[in-house]
Amino acid sequence: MFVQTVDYCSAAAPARFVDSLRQSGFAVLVRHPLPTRLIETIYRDWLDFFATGDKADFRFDPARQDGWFPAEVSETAKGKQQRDLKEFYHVYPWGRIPPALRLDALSYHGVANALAAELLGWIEAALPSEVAQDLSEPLSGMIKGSPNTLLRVLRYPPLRGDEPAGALRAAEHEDINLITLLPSASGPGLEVRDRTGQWHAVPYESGALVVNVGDMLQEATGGWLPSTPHRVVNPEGEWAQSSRISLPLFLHPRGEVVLSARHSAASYLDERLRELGIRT
Ligand SMILES: O=C(O)CCC(=O)C(=O)O
Ligand SMILES: [Fe+2]
Repeated sequence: MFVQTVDYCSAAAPARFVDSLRQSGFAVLVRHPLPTRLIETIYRDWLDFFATGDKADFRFDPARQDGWFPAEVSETAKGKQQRDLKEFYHVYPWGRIPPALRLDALSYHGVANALAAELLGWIEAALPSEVAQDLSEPLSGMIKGSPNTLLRVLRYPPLRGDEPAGALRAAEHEDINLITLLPSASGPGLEVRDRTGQWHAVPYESGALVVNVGDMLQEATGGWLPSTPHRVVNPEGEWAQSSRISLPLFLHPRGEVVLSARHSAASYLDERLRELGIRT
């Protein structure tokens, strides 16, 4: 298996987790401490919000980037022409959140941040000394108190068959941030590309947690950990009839954190947002 499934509770978990990240940029954690019931509630409530909520009142703010991004303005992945087949909502603790959804979203943001800090500690402990010594500060410290960490609630609508040729739920891309925590979505479709260009489905297991390396961690480790291209493919059969909800938490360093000789977190993010057409 290209992406390993790791039992969070096992003694070997930290080593196996980092091994999988090093090999594929991804790992799947089972028996992790994130509350599955809370995640299920969030999926159900936000599905409802996307279907019937007053989402137009929460249209995204182009400068602050919080709020609802309709499908018509959805991301175009770096180097791609087609828009992704998705709508999404950017939750920041300081940003606008629909009041009925606020408590659960912030509660999840809190527990997932704490787990992310622990996982960054596992990664840091496994770094070879020549990589560790170049870090400007401990990895878990880079995200502490960061206003940039983003909880994204994504809805991929059912497929109607009239989608533009070549359009995917999410086109191939890399995440820009340090690491991403992605609880199992409400349906399959996530795929990861290996170095030979072959695509591998990420094992789909409900209740599991997918973790992946982003460009900022690749940058901070001088490439010791790879940020791996991934995508969400359009399903066939029954899965095509229903929406797919997912809830990635993108762990971002504070803007002033130095990642490498060429980039701070802020300068790296700015470059990417321009490439994505989100910032002009
Ligand atoms: O929905 C998913 O499973 C993955 C989403 C993703 O890769 C992203 O939003 O960066
Ligand atoms: Fe992603």
